[in-house]
Amino acid sequence: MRWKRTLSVVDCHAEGESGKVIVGGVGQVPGQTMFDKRVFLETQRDEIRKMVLFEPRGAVWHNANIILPSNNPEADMGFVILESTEYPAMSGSNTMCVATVLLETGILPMQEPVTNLVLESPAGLIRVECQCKDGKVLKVKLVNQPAFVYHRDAMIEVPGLGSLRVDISYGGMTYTCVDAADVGMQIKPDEARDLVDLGQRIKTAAAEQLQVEHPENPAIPGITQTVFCGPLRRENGVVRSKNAVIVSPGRCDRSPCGTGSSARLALLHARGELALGETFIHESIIGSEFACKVEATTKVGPYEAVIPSIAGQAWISGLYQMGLDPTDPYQQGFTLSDTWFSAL
Ligand SMILES: O=C(O)C1NCC[C@@H]1O
Repeated sequence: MRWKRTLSVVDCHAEGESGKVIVGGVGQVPGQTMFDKRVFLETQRDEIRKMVLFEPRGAVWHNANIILPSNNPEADMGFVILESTEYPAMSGSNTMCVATVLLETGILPMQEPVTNLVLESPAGLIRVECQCKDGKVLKVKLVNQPAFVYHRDAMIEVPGLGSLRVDISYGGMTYTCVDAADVGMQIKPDEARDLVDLGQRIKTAAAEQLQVEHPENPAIPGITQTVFCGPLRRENGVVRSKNAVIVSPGRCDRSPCGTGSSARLALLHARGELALGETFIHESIIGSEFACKVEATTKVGPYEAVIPSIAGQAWISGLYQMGLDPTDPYQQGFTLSDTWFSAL
């Protein structure tokens, strides 16, 4: 056997959402910042993302992260996020997987009971506080880059659905936020396929009809996600809500979604429905939870913004070498429309 590429992979998931962590085998990735490295990987080495995430080595519900040294003197490490159809600037579930793998495999030293890390994501520096006990990371709390609302109460026309009220909010990825009740959904597991179908149509319509451009980095991808928001409940004094994020090319995030939670925090705060420092429990379609907070407020260009924190747990589930046989006809993998929705 002679492989032409060998990647060292640690499989991990955060509250049910896959986040493979590639800890070796990629080689040099040029670029001053993690955003530069992200651009290099996207434009010059996209075969790595396809090899890892497309079939037969990957699946539509997989995500991956490449661990890379950071040039930022404040950062302990950097990472670039690879997803099915894009290289997001940031991802909450993936950050939890990266922090857990860095500490539990000994790439960075773990200090109990708390290890503080600074990770450079393509969106910028992410401060991470990890609760650790007996060599295990029990909780990862990350402080995201600012989240803000681009459009409030915008009306869009969705084919097959008609006029729909949406909000567009950025939390590291750009979200079309929809009240699940407005499309007759309760966010139950048996609605997943219908939510995906609706979510894909809604985000495609929103991307065509509403303009967005990140004021500090116009190269950040525009509207690629839908988040269906359940009603707010107050239980034992804590605000809670279900959500379902539809990740392109068309599947439900299994976790409560860190960037979706950040986008929702910005919206809740803008509407006066969540106070600074108040805990908000965001629940996923499979019932897993992130504890979220608005840590502070700020501005991004002309937009009022929040600094979100998101906390959850990740678990390592595998450790292996992924390889590429030079005679393999599917070097860059393939996708099939039975699982790989085509829109956006
Ligand atoms: O937690 C998040 O932000 C995400 N989970 C998978 C898709 C998004 O990157």
